Amino acid sequence: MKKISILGSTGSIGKQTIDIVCKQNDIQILGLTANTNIDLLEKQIELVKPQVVAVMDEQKASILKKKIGSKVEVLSGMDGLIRVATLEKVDIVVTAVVGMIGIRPTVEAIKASKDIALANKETLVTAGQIIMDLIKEYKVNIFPVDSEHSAIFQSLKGENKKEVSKILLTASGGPFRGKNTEQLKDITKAQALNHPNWSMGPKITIDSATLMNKGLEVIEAKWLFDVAPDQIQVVVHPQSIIHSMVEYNDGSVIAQLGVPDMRIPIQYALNYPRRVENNIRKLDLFKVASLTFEEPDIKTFRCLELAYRALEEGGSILSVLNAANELAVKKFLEDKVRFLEIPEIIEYAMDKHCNIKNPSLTNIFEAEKETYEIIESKWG
Ligand SMILES: NC(=O)C1=CN([C@@H]2O[C@H](COP(=O)(O)OP(=O)(O)OC[C@H]3O[C@@H](n4cnc5c(N)ncnc54)[C@H](OP(=O)(O)O)[C@@H]3O)[C@@H](O)[C@H]2O)C=CC1
Ligand SMILES: CC(=O)[C@@H](O)[C@H](O)COP(=O)(O)O
Ligand SMILES: [Mn+2]
Repeated sequence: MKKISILGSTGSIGKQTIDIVCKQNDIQILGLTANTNIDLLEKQIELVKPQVVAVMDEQKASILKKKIGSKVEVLSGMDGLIRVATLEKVDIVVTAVVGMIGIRPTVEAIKASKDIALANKETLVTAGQIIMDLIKEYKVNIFPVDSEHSAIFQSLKGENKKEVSKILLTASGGPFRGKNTEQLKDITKAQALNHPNWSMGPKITIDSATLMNKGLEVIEAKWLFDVAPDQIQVVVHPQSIIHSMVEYNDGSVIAQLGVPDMRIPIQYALNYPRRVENNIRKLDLFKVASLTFEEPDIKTFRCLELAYRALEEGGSILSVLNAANELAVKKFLEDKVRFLEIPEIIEYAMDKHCNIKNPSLTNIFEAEKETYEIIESKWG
């Protein structure tokens, strides 16, 4: 019986992970975490009967504790998250929290010799070198959950990495594909939250609309697969059927295809190297009208260009890129800034940053704090 913890069980990835696990009888969930959504967490506790749960918000944690404290151990705050990430009997930690809040529990999980099923891309974007060094040092596995990275991981299986010529990272193009800057001026939150192919949490959905999601994924791919930035090519593929591809030096291209359903990569990450039968709709190629490909428009969708710039520079500027994006997206979701201000805010913070080449965790959190202060002083 494989044992797992899910950090961020009440989110889009967290819920789908529980859905997958409940259909298998050989995986047990020992720990769950949420930020504030204790109503859903309570239902999940009834369903999966974990040993320990953690709620980031202290007040919500104490409400939950009073309600159901006898059924399960209820912890709070970052210490609680770390405890769930390091439970002695856990084999795999699913990192499904959103944002840089995932860094510390991921680091501690690796140090406690847990394998990581990684959805939380912001951790790898900001602390990629530290995480990948720890993965090697503690001899644990990192299984990508992000659909593109799962596709690349599968397309690399059994191959010689030295023979890879490039990674073709597919992008849907988001809800505004084909639009120009003028047309993006008055974009509403509702329009930006309307992803054409995937149902996801709000932050990543906005990232898909700005193409920052693809920028973060280029950086995630660099760390996971140890490839140079110029070996990662973004290909807009509006149907989201090909989840990414690897081109080899003989010109062969290996891809992974499937319906856009995150439960497939989640299940693969949890069961690797096994493939497990499920009741997820299968890809019917006769119903796919066409598979098309375009170049990304990085002049209109500037976030992707900014992500390539941060990757080229490397170091703490990656944390600035990510932290500025997290704050800009939060402000957009609160109707405090406009859609086109998102890249403007990120570029402003990046231009003001004094880069540190090999940042420690302290440097990373300082860069995050400094970024927030710089942005608040202009957009607060
Ligand atoms: N959704 C998807 O299909 C995909 C997501 N990813 C990545 O996976 C991660 C999760 O995304 P998604 O599931 O969409 O996000 P959601 O917003 O749906 O869920 C986020 C989860 O994290 C918790 N959380 C939020 N803020 C905090 C905090 N400050 N401290 C502790 N916990 C917190 C939330 O708790 P609560 O519910 O209480 O707020 C929730 O459980 C992201 O990094 C995203 O980029 C990658 C590929 C696909
Ligand atoms: C499901 C998933 O992995 C998302 O990251 C998805 O890729 C978002 O789609 P975009 O290609 O529009 O960013
Ligand atoms: Mn993705």
